Order: sequence, then structure tokens, then C-alpha cells
Amino acid sequence: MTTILIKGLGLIGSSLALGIKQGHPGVRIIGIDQDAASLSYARQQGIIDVSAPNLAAVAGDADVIILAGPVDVIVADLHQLATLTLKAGVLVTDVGSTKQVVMRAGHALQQQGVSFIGGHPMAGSHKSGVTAGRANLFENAFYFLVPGRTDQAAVERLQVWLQATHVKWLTVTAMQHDRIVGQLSHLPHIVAAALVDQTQVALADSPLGLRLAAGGFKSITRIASSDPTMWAAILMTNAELITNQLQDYIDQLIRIKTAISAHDQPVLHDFFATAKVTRDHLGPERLGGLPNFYDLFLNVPDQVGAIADVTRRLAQAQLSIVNIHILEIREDVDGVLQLTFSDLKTQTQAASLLTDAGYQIARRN
Ligand SMILES: NC(=O)c1ccc[n+]([C@@H]2O[C@H](COP(=O)([O-])OP(=O)(O)OC[C@H]3O[C@@H](n4cnc5c(N)ncnc54)[C@H](O)[C@@H]3O)[C@@H](O)[C@H]2O)c1
Ligand SMILES: O=C(O)C(=O)C[C@]1(C(=O)O)C=C[C@@H](O)C=C1
Repeated sequence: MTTILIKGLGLIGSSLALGIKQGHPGVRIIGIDQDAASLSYARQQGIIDVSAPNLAAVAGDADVIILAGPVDVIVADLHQLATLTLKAGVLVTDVGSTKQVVMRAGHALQQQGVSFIGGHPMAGSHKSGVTAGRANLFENAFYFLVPGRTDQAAVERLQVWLQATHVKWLTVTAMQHDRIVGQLSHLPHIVAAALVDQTQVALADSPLGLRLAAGGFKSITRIASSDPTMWAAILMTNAELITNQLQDYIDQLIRIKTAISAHDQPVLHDFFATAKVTRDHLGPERLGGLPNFYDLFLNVPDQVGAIADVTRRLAQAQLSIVNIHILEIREDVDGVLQLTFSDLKTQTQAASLLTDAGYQIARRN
């Protein structure tokens, strides 16, 4: 029986585990995570078959090793794997969001003849942790591969293991990867977080402040809810490229600031017109990957049994909820319940069932 070892059972590690099980039901998946609750959840849900305390205990049993912790942890794991005795023919890969530092850390393994392939699925979410994992998280998304000196046969073996993720493979160098992803992912996360932090300070004296934010602010800042540990590691491992890209972005902001001060209508119009043409060509948000989650935000009365009533109605209709969250965003009025479903069909059925029962849908995404 083939053994797959996954270290880091968060959003990405658990989604890959689910995808691998879907495509290869016969495999045995061993999971490692520093968080005991994530491990036991993964075992209970059948995401993994067994858990292990650390790499040293089980790395030698694995046919495929997937490193899915934060990038700095992946780097340390690769150094450690180079000191362990691994199975002949083992495939080692990672999912980290930066690749130059990771490929340098994997160099010793490759020198030993171990097939190490850097990887990065270009899909994910601001949600983290094992409970957010989904087999179809990566469907239709690009998946970067950085083989370095590892041969094509090993790359193809890895692709077979991950075939049920239904990704679009793209082989690049580590430098190409970090430059593209720095601009398309790392910089936007900085922009989103900076905007939230700056707005919080700017509106600190306003009674409602950020609570007045509507669609514009919320859509540009969704990714500011991402995991801080993961993002600090990403920025520290792509520092040079990101600081250059950030400087270009700052220059762009200064150019616009100057045009506003000068009341330069043509420059301002051109600024928005150019961006609109580019963004319109990108298509809707779901292009390049399925929408990540199907949420309903429901107004619920602040009374005993209100949430039970919602979940009972959904259970009776056999509509499964992936996640449930009570949002305390509306004081003294109704509460808002965030219900997450695994697909559009279930979300649509739940919305119509709950609307028929008299509930008001606050919004969906
Ligand atoms: N979130 C995304 O959108 C996304 C997309 C593609 C790639 N990635 C990359 O995938 C990796 C995982 O991201 P994620 O979103 O799944 O994060 P996550 O926070 O959901 O999961 C990380 C998991 O690793 C575990 N972990 C952390 N340090 C550990 C250690 N020292 N030993 C054992 N377990 C440890 C955590 O307990 C957690 O379960 C990161 O390298 C990230 O850069 C993230
Ligand atoms: O969709 C999101 O919330 C993401 O942040 C996913 C996202 C990104 O697009 O920036 C985040 C980090 C990854 O390494 C790849 C994808």
C-alpha cells in the first residue's frame, strides 16, 4: 500500500489529502501537525488515516511527502529530511507560497538523488485550518511546479498523485514564480492589510467607523483576514522582490496623489480607464479557479433556539453545512449567522428554503 505523508494539515494540506483520497482511495495518509485538535479532527473526518508526532518518526515509511506548513517551517522540514533515511524512490514536494528560498532548502535532498519538486497551488482562501479543507479547492486553478534538477518522470508521478485536484500544471523557475506571485498575491495582501489598519486608525474617532463599510471596502480587503503567521513567513522569504514591487506600487500612489492635488482630470480618468480595461478582461472572480466557498449571511433573531431552528431546517432537507459562524457585527439588533456550503447548488437550495421559512438573507458570496 502506498503511504502519503502530509505535514501541516491546514487549509492546503487537508484539501490535498482529500483530493488524493478521492483519486486514490487505496492510499494510506499519515498526518503530522503541531495542533492536536487539527490532527484529531482530520482523523475523525477520514482526511488522514493515522497521525504521527514528527517527521523523524515516519518519513522513512512514506512514498510521497508533502510539506504544507508555513514557508519557514517547510524550509526547516527540508533541512531535516536531508538528515533522515528516506525510502528509495520517494517523492518530496511542498505547497509553500514562495519558491526561491524553498528550492535552496531542498538542494541538499536533490544532491542526494531524492526527487524534490517545489509546488504551489495558486488557489486558496483567507480561511485557514483543517476545517476549511475541501477536495475541490484547487479545481481549475493553476498549480506551479518547480522541478529544479528533478527529472520529468518524477514530476509526472507527482501529477498522477494529485490528478483528482483537477489543476492546470505550470512549470516555472523559482525566480519566475516569486516575481509573478509577488505581484499577484503577496503585494495585494500587503495592500489589503495596510488599508484595513490605516482605516481603523483614520476612523477611530467615528462611532460606527469600519462598521459602515460596504461592498467596495469589503471586497478589496477580504484577504486581510488571512493567517498572519503564514503571511509573515511569505514576506520574509520573498523580501527583495516584494520590496521592489511595493516601491513601484508606492510610486503609482504618489503619481495619483499628485494628479489629485493638481486637479488633473485627464490623468485621473486615464488611471481608472486603464485599470478598468485590464480588470474587465480578467473576467469574474471565479475565473482561474472555482469560487472558494459558498456562504450565506442570515439575519437571525437574538432569541434562544434561533440557530437550532436554522440548522434543524437544513438537516431536515438533507442540506449539509460545511461551517457555521456567528458574526457579532450588528449590536442590539438581529445577529448575523454565516453558513458555509460546499457548492453552489446546496447554497441556492438553502437560501430558498430559509427565505421561504421567513429568514432574511443579509448577503451571499
Ligand atoms: N492559504 C492559501 O490561500 C494558500 C494557497 C496556496 C499555498 N499556501 C501555502 O500553503 C502552506 C499552508 O497554508 P495553509 O493556508 O494551509 O495554512 P493553515 O494555517 O491553514 O495551515 C497550516 C498548518 O500547519 C500547521 N503547522 C504550523 N507550524 C507547524 C509545525 N512547526 N509543525 C507542524 N505543523 C505545523 C498548523 O497547525 C496548521 O494546521 C503555506 O506555506 C502557504 O504559504 C497557502
Ligand atoms: O483567495 C485567497 O484568499 C487567497 O489569498 C489565495 C492566494 C492568493 O490568491 O493570493 C493566497 C496565497 C497563495 O499562495 C495562493 C493563493
